[in-house]
Amino acid sequence: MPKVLISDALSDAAVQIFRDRGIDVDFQPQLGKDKEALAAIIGNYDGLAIRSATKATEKLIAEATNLKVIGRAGIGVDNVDIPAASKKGIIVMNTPFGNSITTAEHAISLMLAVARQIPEANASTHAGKWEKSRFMGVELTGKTLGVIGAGNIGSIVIDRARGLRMKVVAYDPFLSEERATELGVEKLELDALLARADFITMHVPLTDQTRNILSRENIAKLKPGVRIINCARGGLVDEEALADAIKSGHVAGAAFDVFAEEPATESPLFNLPNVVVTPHLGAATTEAQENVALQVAEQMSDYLLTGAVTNAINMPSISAEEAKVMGPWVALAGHLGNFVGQMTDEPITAINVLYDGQVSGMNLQALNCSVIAGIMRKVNPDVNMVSAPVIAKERGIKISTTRQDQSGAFEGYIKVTAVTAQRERSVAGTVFSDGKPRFIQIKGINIDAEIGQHMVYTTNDDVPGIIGLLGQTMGDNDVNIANFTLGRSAKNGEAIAILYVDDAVPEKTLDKLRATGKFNQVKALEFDMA
Ligand SMILES: NC(=O)c1ccc[n+]([C@@H]2O[C@H](COP(=O)([O-])OP(=O)(O)OC[C@H]3O[C@@H](n4cnc5c(N)ncnc54)[C@H](O)[C@@H]3O)[C@@H](O)[C@H]2O)c1
Ligand SMILES: O=C(O)[C@H](O)COP(=O)(O)O
Repeated sequence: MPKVLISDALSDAAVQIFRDRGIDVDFQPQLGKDKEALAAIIGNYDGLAIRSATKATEKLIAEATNLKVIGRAGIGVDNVDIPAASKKGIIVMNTPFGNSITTAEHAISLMLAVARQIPEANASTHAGKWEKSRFMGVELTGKTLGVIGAGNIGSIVIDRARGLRMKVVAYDPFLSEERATELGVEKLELDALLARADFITMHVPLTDQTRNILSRENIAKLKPGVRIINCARGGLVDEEALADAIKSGHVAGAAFDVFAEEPATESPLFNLPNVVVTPHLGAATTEAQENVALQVAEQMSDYLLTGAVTNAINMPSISAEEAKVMGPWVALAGHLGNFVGQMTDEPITAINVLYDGQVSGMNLQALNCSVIAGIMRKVNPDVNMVSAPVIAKERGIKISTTRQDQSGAFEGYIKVTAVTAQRERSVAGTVFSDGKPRFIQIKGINIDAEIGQHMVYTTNDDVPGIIGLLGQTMGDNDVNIANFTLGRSAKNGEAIAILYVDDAVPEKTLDKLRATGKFNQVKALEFDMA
């Protein structure tokens, strides 16, 4: 039974879902803040469910010897070392929509709060002062809101702001003109937005491109009297420079939910007039927490129990339905990759995969991952569909995919070609209606070979006596043959044989075949049939 650890404050809904799905779940929300204690037990778990307090660093991931999936109940995954997880074959998934409305509403609340100085007026009124003339606000109607990042949350903010009769402009290099028109926003370059906006709200992830996007230099370009809202991530805005701009009166106010350092116990923005701050509450509503907890628990359970992949950051999605239909083809893709991987001793520079017939309509990205994992298994036995593409990329291996629908004798097949500086090596296979994978062509020679855990592959010149020699040698050395397949390019041309045997064949037995001088190549092959 798979084991999942919840190391952050997730709604009880998640615990219930895991239990209902038959997963052993430990709810230890205090561990998100205790990295040593977490590292000490992470090795026991197949899944880790988190929010933003748990830091899934390279160090923690190194201890996670059984971990298969990290599920982020929320959107931002900047607390997870994705390259380290991918390299280790761990899927990282998030819940990209579960808290977007709630977060957009928080951004709008902060905008209203900073426009009307509500927190300060509230504190003053509670203190028994009646400072009616102290708190003079600004109206939102007719003002220009600049939205930086018009994705899921940004789009909801745009919709709500238009409802408040604001003019909305957006900066997002990935926003198409069509989408901008649909949203009712004017698309601007960053500098133009900085110069025009009366309010600016941030809705981008923290990346190398967005870090410090409101730098000291960009803050100097802001329209005087602007108010800044950051409900996305700390690190997007230079807090020190913004504090200076507020003190100088250039910026009229700011409302921040997120900080460069969290938990934030100090910040240059703290205790400044007209700065509203909340402790990363963007996603903190019962509705959003229930949504993300349910979603992450369902997604993680699906993956651990059925192999279905949803909302993964480092792997193409595979629905539960697809996982069922594609299962045998994913296995075949892995065997084909494994075959060329085992046959190739020199560095592979490119992998070409041809999908023909029925299989060409499937999720080829996922099948490619399986081919690459099969090939890489020779280099790294722990590789899987998540880590293999990362390793292939590091090695500069180019992957190309061809899709066609010309399959004749078979309903569909996959052909994998590994290219090296010296040669190209290819193998094709199909899945029969019984769900069993078969090799159907090696080096362009047609065959029909059932695939098993232990196999022997030989090539020779097409002359009489080879079958007897193979059978005799295996028999004399106590090797039981389950299946024996032959093929040849032409009469007296090149011939190949594939033996599917009950146990791994010792090298000394293969040496006896080599010693006959009748074979050009003799190789034992191993396939993972799990
Ligand atoms: N405060 C909170 O509690 C809270 C809650 C949820 C999400 N968030 C944060 O909000 C962020 C946005 O969430 P989302 O669901 O809208 O994400 P999203 O991926 O749907 O949208 C992000 C948008 O940013 C744009 N973008 C990327 N790079 C950019 C760049 N260099 N310049 C301008 N735009 C760029 C993208 O094109 C995309 O449209 C998340 O990454 C997360 O960090 C915070
Ligand atoms: O990225 C997110 O989803 C938000 O930052 C929410 O974070 P939290 O789950 O820690 O509240």
